[in-house]
Amino acid sequence: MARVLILDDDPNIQRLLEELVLSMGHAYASSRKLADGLSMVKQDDYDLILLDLDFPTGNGLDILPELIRLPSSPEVIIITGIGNTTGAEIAFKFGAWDYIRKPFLLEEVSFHITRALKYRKEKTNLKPPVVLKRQHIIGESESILMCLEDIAKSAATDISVLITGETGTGKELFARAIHQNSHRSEKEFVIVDCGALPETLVESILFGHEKGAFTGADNRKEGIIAQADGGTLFFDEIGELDPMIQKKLLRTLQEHSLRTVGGRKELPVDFRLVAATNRDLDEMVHENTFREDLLFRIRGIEIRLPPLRQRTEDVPLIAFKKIQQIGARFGLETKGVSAEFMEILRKYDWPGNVRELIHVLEHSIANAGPDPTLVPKHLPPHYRTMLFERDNTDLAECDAISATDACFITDGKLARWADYRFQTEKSYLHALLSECNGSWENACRLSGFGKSRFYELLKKHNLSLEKQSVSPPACFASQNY
Ligand SMILES: Nc1ncnc2c1ncn2[C@@H]1O[C@H](COP(=O)(O)OP(=O)(O)OP(=O)(O)O)[C@@H](O)[C@H]1O
Repeated sequence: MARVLILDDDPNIQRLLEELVLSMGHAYASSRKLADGLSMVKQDDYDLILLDLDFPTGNGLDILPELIRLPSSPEVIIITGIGNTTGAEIAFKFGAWDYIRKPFLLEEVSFHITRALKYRKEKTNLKPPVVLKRQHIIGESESILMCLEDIAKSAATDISVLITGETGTGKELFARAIHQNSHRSEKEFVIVDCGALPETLVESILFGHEKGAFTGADNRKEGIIAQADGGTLFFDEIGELDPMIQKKLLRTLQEHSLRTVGGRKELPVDFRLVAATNRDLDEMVHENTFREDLLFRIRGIEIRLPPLRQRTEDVPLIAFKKIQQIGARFGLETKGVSAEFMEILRKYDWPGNVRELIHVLEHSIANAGPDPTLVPKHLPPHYRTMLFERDNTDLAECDAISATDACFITDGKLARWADYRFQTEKSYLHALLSECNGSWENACRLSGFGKSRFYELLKKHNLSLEKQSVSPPACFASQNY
């Protein structure tokens, strides 16, 4: 018998679902309030949660990440009358089992309940989960926690993993974490930097060669791939790989064997491939510079590492830890950090991501000399200049917005309240979109909106998350919407 929690504010639907769950031989608890539901799951374990989205006090999607991450990791089925593609996309991204639209057939709901509970049973019969070794990965943001979950999933299998993300986001660090958490951890983690392979020797370096295979091949030599036998092979910057080598690598992945340069036999080899890139491999496939069949092979699981500017809550965590480590390396006392210094770190965009942050901290600590606390003047000068310039631009934009604040008066007449409110909301969203760098996480953090509320507002004003510039809000008393 499973324990099912029903969260729906409609008493009729709630009763219907309660009867269905009972008739299926399971126990239920239910609530019509989102907040009560949240405290119930904190007190008791549930196997399955049937979650409505549209509550008078908020949207079920807002609590979905918290539900999925509960220690009992319940399955969640969304049952909603306000179903739309964006909502479904968000729900699936956070790991909901399914998304059912009202009105629904009871058979449909019962089918999904059976499937979700069957899956859960199989899942709980598996070996107890081991604690993930984070391997120096710092960060507690939602997006990093999701990447760590992907690491745990990947590590439990032998499937190929593709890690994508901008430079310095930690692709190599995450690749190592997959290796360290896998059954291959006792064997080698071998790195191939595809961007640094000399063109003429690449095949021999990767696959090895036989004695006399080419001029200068005085002895047989094992290749890098064979060195990873039993372990993990990390292909960094796989997008740089020559097309001829792509073909040979694909064959090795398919056949679990390789042929050395000048060799006659296929030699068995057993490794797990983790590849990384900051290039758009789909685009490269489109341009015929990367093989589609190889991309299909290497993208068994894809882990997309978010840029640091989309998870600014991680900046202080990384900074404090790195300041400690750098201090220890320089043989110095750990330096304190002033609020102003940290504020600048949080505000900066970090195009070079964590690597750049570490460099800036190293520079600042060296600059600080014996000073016990890091303050803005210890930063490399061009960072301060850049922020100074950006702040000035922000101020100019604020001026442009406040200059139009008087827009509730047009042609000497007071605007309608509804029009004024609509336009103010729209202006705010424009400013928010220009600040959030295309990230809904940033937008929600800056504004305090929940995710679903944010998307609802974008839809209402026909806006999209793509980066836009702030256009000064027009006066609105005479406009039609
Ligand atoms: N989440 C993190 N916590 C702590 N350190 C991190 C984190 N992410 C990255 N780093 C550190 O940042 C530096 C760059 O990381 P890494 O080399 O893994 O990035 P990358 O994405 O592989 O970069 P590139 O694409 O340029 O090769 C390393 O010193 C790494 O230890």
